Amino acid sequence: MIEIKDLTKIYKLNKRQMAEAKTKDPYKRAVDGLSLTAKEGEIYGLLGPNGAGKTTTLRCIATLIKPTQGEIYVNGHEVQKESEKVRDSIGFLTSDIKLDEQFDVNYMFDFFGRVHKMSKSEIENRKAVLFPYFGIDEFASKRIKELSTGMKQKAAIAVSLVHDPDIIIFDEPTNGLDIITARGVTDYLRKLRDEGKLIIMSTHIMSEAQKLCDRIGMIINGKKIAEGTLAELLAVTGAKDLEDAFFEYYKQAEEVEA
Ligand SMILES: Nc1ncnc2c1ncn2[C@@H]1O[C@H](COP(=O)(O)OP(=O)(O)OP(=O)(O)O)[C@@H](O)[C@H]1O
Repeated sequence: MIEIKDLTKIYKLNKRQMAEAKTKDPYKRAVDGLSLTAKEGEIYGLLGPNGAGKTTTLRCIATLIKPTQGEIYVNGHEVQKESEKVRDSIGFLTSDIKLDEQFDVNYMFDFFGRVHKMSKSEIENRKAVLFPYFGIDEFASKRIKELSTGMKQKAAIAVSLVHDPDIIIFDEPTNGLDIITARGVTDYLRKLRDEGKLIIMSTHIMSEAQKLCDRIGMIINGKKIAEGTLAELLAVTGAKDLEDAFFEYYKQAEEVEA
């Protein structure tokens, strides 16, 4: 289970970042008092426009950056106080994951297995499950720099799942993927969900959230503005699809800000 309680993340901007954001304020409130709970056996989607704070939230859960305020518990472990225990139970995936270009997929997989203190046979067993599923056997001995974007993404997914984590945190699962590869990834997420795993993912693609996510948290300007199943969000707004529901909430959020 993931429990986020009143999470706030404020970045300190350098001069270049301030100039780029056209602001004189050196602080950027990327996440603003966000709370949510996600449970085993569900795909929870963080849905929001560019810059809404989705990646920042996921990176805080994954112990990669420190919250400014608030608490996050992963299977009961607080992310800052028990970060190692948290890292053991999660797989963090992002489309811009950096796998070392010099090494081949086999090597990277074995390396991350050892990082998770797995034995040689445990690593081989996981390989026997993941490589055929993602069609990795064909390019397992190729160096990362020789792979296409889709192959790299598949390799990155396999590497992040080497230790069979209970919780999968996925930043924009289908970003940059062709439709066939994207389907392979979303089908796999459903399979993991059906096995009882918890998946929390970010997306700005309405159709993806609509089809894939069991519950959706809509985020704008770092704040959660709505949450529910697709049916609940449609019922409350009277919208015909998620995109319309999103714009309904977006309009309301703009009116509150004004
Ligand atoms: N390291 C950082 N330093 C300063 N500001 C940052 C940093 N990372 C993100 N931000 C800012 O925080 C805000 C939220 O960014 P974040 O990447 O979490 O949004 P997002 O919802 O994931 O957006 P996208 O869909 O574009 O990936 C943005 O205004 C972004 O520019």
